[in-house]
Amino acid sequence: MKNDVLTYSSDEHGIVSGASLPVDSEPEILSLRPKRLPDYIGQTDTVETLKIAIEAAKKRNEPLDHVLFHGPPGLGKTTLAHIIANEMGGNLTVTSGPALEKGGDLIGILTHLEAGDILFADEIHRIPKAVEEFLYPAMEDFAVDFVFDKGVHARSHRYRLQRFTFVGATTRVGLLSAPLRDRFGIFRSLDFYSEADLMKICKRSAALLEVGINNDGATELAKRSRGTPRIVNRLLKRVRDYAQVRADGTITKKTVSAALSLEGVDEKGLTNLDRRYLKTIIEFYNGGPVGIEAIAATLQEETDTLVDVVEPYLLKIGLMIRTSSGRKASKHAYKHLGF
Ligand SMILES: Nc1ncnc2c1ncn2[C@@H]1O[C@H](COP(=O)(O)OP(=O)(O)OP(=O)(O)O)[C@@H](O)[C@H]1O
Ligand SMILES: [Mg+2]
Repeated sequence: MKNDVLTYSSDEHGIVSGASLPVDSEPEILSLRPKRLPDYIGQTDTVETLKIAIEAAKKRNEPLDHVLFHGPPGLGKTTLAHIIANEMGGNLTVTSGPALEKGGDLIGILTHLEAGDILFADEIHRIPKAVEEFLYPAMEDFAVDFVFDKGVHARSHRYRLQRFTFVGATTRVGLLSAPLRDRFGIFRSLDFYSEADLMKICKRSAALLEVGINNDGATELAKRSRGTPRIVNRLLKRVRDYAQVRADGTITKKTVSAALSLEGVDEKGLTNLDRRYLKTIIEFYNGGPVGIEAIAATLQEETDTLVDVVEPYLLKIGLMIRTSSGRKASKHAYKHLGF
């Protein structure tokens, strides 16, 4: 077994066997992860689609169709992959686009899969082209084609795979090739969560972390979490610390405001980076339009970080606009930043 692959047992505790390289960087948050579909909050259309597909596949005693999840970081793509494995009762093998450097890396994983197993690959837009070509027959025909020798002596041998389910996740669906995208039977884009759903997630996590929180506190945290469950969980832990050290231990609107102003998170949930991004457009580039590369250079940040992490939420809440000639700050951005 390669050491960048983790195999989880299908039991609900997700016991990890195999190598110990952390695929997901948040082991502590793992315990906040819902493990079954009914515990998954929000994204109701996606949950309904999965419920139907899983029930139908189980009735027919077939593996689930391949599933593609698209959406900004922290919205629950990895969580859903774990849930699918739990609901289908298959083993989960986890890998990612950048970990699959050569065809052999992928073939090694594929040939070890058992019938009904789930292979989850994160960041599939970063799978190298040469590796991707092995995925096509694997996904479509459950087979891999080996080619021996070269030139006139070339022979190819088809190796049959067990019927598995491939679950792919990406933050950039636009970068996927059409042949790869088309091989997924189920394709769902995850959207930012509503305040009401984030509030439920916040309360569920608070209960698991055994910290008291009142309604106003949960509402305030939900408001400041950029529509993202991962952020609500992270901020909840910071506010819990604050409440336990500087207050009576219960999370209220007041403790949320005080703790988050220390974290640089404002009333709309914007972080320092979000505000620096908007200020750059406004102050350096007269409000835009300006290209993303120029903004990234001025901020000395990675373009990918801005595109994947910063921009989706600013677009969602209307603080920036994307036009064919570049990015612009909206009038709401001027107002929010006090210009
Ligand atoms: N619907 C949900 N209900 C409750 N908690 C959730 C939900 N979705 C996500 N979470 C929580 O948010 C955290 C982040 O989710 P997850 O790791 O699945 O995001 P992701 O979409 O895979 O992000 P990335 O693109 O960065 O890999 C999880 O640890 C989980 O605790
Ligand atoms: Mg993930």
